[in-house]
Amino acid sequence: MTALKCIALIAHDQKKDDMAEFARRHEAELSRRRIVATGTTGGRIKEACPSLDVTRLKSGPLGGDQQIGAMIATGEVDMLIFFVDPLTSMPHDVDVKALMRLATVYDIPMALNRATAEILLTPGALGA
Ligand SMILES: O=C(CO)COP(=O)(O)O
Repeated sequence: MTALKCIALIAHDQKKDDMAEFARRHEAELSRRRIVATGTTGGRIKEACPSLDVTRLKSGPLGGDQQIGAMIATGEVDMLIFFVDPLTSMPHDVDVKALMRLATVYDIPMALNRATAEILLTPGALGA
């Protein structure tokens, strides 16, 4: 597999603390990639890891998931780590589904929970 260039990070509200902690622990690995994130998630990651260069897109309910989906379709994002909250209904559920669909269509590694994300970021798991 070719080296990853860009990782998209997203977390629903109930999972944002988890994402901030995840980013902190993997800061060294993440700093070697381009990081894009939905708006609020990106802000939390930046707070947790001030040295990380994070491109913040729109907030999820305002189109951020769709922006990341478009970047997957154009080959600009090659891994998706999305800590989803399965216990809360979302007004933008259709956008979330569309994003997951595109990640599947383009066959990029996609983690929807922390356990899978840990595996994807295991050093050497997906190329240098
Ligand atoms: O809602 C989201 C993903 O569906 C995340 O958006 P925020 O990071 O802006 O909260």
